[in-house]
Amino acid sequence: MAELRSCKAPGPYPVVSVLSAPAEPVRQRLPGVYREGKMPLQEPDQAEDCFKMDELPPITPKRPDPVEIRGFRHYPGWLSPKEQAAMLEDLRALVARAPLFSPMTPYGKPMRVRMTSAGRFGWYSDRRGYRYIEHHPSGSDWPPIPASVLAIWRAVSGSARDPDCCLVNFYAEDAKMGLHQDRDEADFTQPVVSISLGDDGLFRIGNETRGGKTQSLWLRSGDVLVMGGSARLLYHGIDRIAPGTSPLMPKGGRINLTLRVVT
Ligand SMILES: O=C(O)CCC(=O)C(=O)O
Ligand SMILES: [Fe+2]
Repeated sequence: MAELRSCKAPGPYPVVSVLSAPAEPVRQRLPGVYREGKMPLQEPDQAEDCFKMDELPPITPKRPDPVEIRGFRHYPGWLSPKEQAAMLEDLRALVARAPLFSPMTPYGKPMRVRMTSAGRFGWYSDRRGYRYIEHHPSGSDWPPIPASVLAIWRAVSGSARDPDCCLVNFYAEDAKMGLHQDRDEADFTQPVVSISLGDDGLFRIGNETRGGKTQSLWLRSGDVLVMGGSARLLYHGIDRIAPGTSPLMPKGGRINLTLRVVT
């Protein structure tokens, strides 16, 4: 049993110090500590069994409400720093199986963003155009979409289907992505869900055709963006990265995941 002693603190609240606490579960000590207040301390085993840690519901993190911008839904800080680090580990394993590569644009220039994919399909580009392919350029299958990533799709997409492609984009500090539409999929009623990790990226949203006024926002590590509904075919792109804005990756850079239903 922990020996508990109360001592007067400078403020109105007494402080409880736990002296020579034996290695016993915290759960058994808590009732005594919590009931201390103005009443005399009660021994934990005499305390009414007012709560048991085992019976508490699992802690589900509070997720942010979305902010709407041109029909895109932006969830700033969806992932906690711990969740971001766990997802990064999943992505390290993914990239070990399906290494990043720089696809060639149909115009014959290598893309500045390095990429790979997970799921049944991977996004690809070469002289023949933009498309989805069933194997990594090395010939191996694309790895499965990590559960941590799928969970986000299920929480925000509103879709009854699961995505069959998770495109992984890696932006080094000088990389960018020009304004484009995501239109290589068969069903535009299915949204695109994007997850950002690492350094901030300046995301620009345009219109359904090229030109016209645009609006920009910074996508930060842990943010989620849903591009769906009437906004599904809006032009969008990344103007630049702000190096050194996130401690997530020791060498910096930005990762963006886009989840899509392809067929
Ligand atoms: O990096 C981003 O935030 C956007 C990526 C994107 O638009 C795409 O991969 O199609
Ligand atoms: Fe896109």
